[in-house]
Amino acid sequence: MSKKKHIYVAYTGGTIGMKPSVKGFVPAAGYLSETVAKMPEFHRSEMPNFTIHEYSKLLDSSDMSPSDWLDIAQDIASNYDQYDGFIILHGTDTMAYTSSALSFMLEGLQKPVIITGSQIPLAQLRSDGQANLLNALYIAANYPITEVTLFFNNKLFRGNRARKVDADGFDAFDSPNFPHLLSAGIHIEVNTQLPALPTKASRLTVSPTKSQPIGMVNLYPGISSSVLTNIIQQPVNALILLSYGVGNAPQNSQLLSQIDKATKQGIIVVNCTQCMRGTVNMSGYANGKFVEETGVVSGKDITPEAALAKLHYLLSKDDLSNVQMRQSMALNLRGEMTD
Ligand SMILES: NC(=O)C[C@H](N)C(=O)O
Repeated sequence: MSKKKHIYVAYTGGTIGMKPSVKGFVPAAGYLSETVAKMPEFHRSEMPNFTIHEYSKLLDSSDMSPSDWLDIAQDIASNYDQYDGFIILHGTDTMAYTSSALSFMLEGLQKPVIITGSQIPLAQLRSDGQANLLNALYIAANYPITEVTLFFNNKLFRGNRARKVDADGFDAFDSPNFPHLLSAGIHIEVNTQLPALPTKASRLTVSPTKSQPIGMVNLYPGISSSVLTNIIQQPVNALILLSYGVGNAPQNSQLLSQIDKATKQGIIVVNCTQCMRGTVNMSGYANGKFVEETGVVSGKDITPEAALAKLHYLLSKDDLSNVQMRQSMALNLRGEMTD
């Protein structure tokens, strides 16, 4: 008989382990582990063994920053050899940012890392946390997909393709530009038709990602060029431009000259679409071509969350030149964009 799998569960905070307080839900030390200990379904014989490690500072995920991404990545690395898989319990608000960041930072990952959480605390009636955590544990042990993924409401998404799409519903996540990796219905079905991930190293290393000054501007009708002027005056290293449709911007010469100035200053400007689905193609319209001529990098079909995380990852690498960073930004590194 094969040995029972052992899964490491890192509890970082988020609604799944929260308690009601006078100011609304707050994370509470010890509460998640106590709740899980009282739920018999987690301890059935079909379930893997698991160890919950609760972080000393439990966070609402809206308080997460890149230093927390690094803490999580290093926690996985220091427990990597002792466990068969990893679950990260995390708040939903910035879960797609963390799953994107971990996908870049955990270089050479050969074990499953699943990030999940819930919309209703596990200890409350009608919580979605029970199904999310139970399935994540079961999947990590029995259907190990060796990349960073996000499990929510019976679907497993590629971590750097996921987005929070519903503030209130249980179906809070989707990956609009990429199919689910697995569906957990009556049967658990793994999608076997997906393109292979770019090749990776065979040993895990953590890329030490640091906080970076990055601007993000959502274009809107009537936007003034001074909005961009102000942003690129700051010490920003990169700028994510959330453009219209397939990568279009208004034909406003002042606005375009600010984008041009930014790229000439060495700021990495990435053009991402503000649409939920689809890809940037700056050759489609003259209004896209003008943007392309300023030297921006096409974000293709990357999500803004993954673009932000990828910029953090690349800008934190001391050995990359500006040209190499721009080239890497346009490459599919971890399945985050379609080639
Ligand atoms: N559902 C949740 O987990 C939301 C919570 N504010 C968080 O992101 O930590």
